[in-house]
Amino acid sequence: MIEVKEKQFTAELEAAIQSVHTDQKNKLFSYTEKINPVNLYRFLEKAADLKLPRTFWSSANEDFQMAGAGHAFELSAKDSPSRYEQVEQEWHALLSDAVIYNPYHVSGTGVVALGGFSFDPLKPQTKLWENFPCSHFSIPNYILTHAEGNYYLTLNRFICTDETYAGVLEQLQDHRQTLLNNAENKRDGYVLHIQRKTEIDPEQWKETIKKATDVMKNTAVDKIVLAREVRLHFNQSANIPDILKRLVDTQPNTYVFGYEMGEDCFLGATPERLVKVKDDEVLSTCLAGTAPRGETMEEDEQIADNLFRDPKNREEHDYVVQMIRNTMEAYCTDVNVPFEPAVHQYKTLQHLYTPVRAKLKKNHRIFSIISGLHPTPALGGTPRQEALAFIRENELLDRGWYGAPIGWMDSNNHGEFAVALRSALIQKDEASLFAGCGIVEDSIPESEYEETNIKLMPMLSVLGVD
Ligand SMILES: C=C(O[C@@H]1C=C(C(=O)O)C=C[C@H]1O)C(=O)O
Ligand SMILES: [Mg+2]
Repeated sequence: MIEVKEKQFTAELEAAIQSVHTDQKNKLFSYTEKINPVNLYRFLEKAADLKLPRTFWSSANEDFQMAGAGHAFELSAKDSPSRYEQVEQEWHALLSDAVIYNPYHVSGTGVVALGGFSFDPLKPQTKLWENFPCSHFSIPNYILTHAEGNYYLTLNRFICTDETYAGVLEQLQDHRQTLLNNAENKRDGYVLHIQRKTEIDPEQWKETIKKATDVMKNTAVDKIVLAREVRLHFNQSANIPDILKRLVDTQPNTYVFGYEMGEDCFLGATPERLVKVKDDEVLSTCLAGTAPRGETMEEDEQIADNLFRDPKNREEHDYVVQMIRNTMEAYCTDVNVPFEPAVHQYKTLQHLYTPVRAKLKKNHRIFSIISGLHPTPALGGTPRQEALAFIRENELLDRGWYGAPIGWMDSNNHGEFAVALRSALIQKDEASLFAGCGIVEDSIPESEYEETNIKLMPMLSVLGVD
């Protein structure tokens, strides 16, 4: 059996090299095989041994995970106003020449691009986010996909006209062997803890909230989302696979993502789906309005009930619902939005939640919907342009990729993007954490500050604070 597989692989590779040489054109070669179970976190450890940048995506509710190693090809738009279109054009150009062998038709196998965007390309970038451009996607060299109980390995290799069959084959075989080795890496004495925690200007953040509520009292602006940063220093460099595993293990109902660029890794466990597209089926989620969990079941239910009835939280939520409904109607038919929200529970908090279902119109794809939706009033505000202008001018923080779309798409036009919340930018033995709140006219700065504290808890707990 192994021999048959090996023969299939070498034949496909040989044909791809031939095609590159005949056409005198560089092309992406992609080969997917079903493999025995492999531990995704060990795969990521091995990727680091090979000095390959890592990517990770996990959708807890669907038993779907991808771990990526290396960049076979990168899509990155420099020009911010048309970044969605540019990335999409590069993606289609790459696919139109690609030589793909994938008999499985399983989402997240084959040619998959993982990546994301910055929150606001018009806000000047600071040193903090210098490794993360306003958009960046990677087609990883090696993708380990865990879907519906099965494991797949995809090899993606961009083959240039001056390369030989023997050279490419040797490299792919070596890497494959190392990555699938599945033995645990020794990490003697690794226990991460936080040595210093610095909140960046919480008092000024509360002042900015006051300013925002004044603006809302005197103008037609209804909601502005304001975020803040906490900087951590650890006793040693953080181990990325370890953090991702802890997030997956402790944060049910979330998307866990990781995206490494240079020495930095942006990762998180976000509850907020922006959009999912599978064939013509589209899903989105309105998420806004927050309360803590209770100590007992009764208290938990009481808090959920209060959240459901609270006018301030309902207002925060309704702006998101209205905007997502309107945007979806532009790109979809059969837009279905429940009449009122539900309360969804997460490890440390509860949110008002409204799911949205629709059918994708012909000629639209996931990127058109993302460009229409981002930023929703869950992260920007209402009206969008005025809220963004306020954030740009008054928020201390460089949000970078925090609060922006992050996700993946594959060559079958399947894909899913989440909003990058509950996240951290890990920089060796330091990290920045981010959390924000939807501010409306009645917001009280101190309560919003408390709300950011519960949003920071999941990430702090996996990084070493109880
Ligand atoms: C901005 C964040 O979350 C957003 C704000 C919420 C709120 O204010 O109630 C709830 C969910 C998200 O829409 C964050 O987690 O950083
Ligand atoms: Mg809120």
